[in-house]
Amino acid sequence: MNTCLAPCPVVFDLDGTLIDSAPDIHATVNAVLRIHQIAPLTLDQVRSFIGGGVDLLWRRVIAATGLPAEAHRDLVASFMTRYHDATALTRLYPNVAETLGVLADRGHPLGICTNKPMRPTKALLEHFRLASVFAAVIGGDSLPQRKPDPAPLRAAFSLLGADPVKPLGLYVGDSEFDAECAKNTDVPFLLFTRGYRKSDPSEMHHTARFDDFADLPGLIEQQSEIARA
Ligand SMILES: O=C(O)COP(=O)(O)O
Ligand SMILES: [Mg+2]
Repeated sequence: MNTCLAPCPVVFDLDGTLIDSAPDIHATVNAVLRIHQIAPLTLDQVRSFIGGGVDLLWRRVIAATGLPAEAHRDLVASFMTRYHDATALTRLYPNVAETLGVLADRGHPLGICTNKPMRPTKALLEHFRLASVFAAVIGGDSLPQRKPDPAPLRAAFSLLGADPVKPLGLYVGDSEFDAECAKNTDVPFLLFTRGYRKSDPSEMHHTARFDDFADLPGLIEQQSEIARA
């Protein structure tokens, strides 16, 4: 059983949770496809490929376009040269900045656990002036494992000072990868329903769900009270 006595660590997913980054990922994928004279994919298609990190994104792009599987490595390399500063089309979801401020003021140690590689993750956090808010940032290339493996989330909680074997805290995310990861890590999962999930929320593992970041501080208080009871 997880307990949160002091303000508990809260770790966030990034793409589809704090930020709507699909338009930049979509534009960057299509820039690479253009070089190979492949017709662009739609925003909806690319959005549905996000969540498992860059390798999986490109396996899905290859499957959708008929590009040869052997090209995967070169396509990923070409994508990465453009991905690290793809910030122009990305937006914070409404009330994210305010809510992070409230949680930080209440003393919650805050972290990020994303399958996005570290370089674009850091670029986006700098871009939105959020880098100093997070005491722990784990990206998709920080460890050999990626979500839904519990190792990256455990590492984030550990950097925030929680017990790495039995993490004390909450995970906030949008996708099936996050839900599974929270389950595998044995931490309560708060599902943001306006991100890039593919299943109906009722079919996804979660402790509680929300569709507006303005509601998150109250939800976190509630979860802390339940854990204390
Ligand atoms: O980049 C991805 O595919 C997923 O990133 P996320 O873990 O922040 O949702
Ligand atoms: Mg996500």
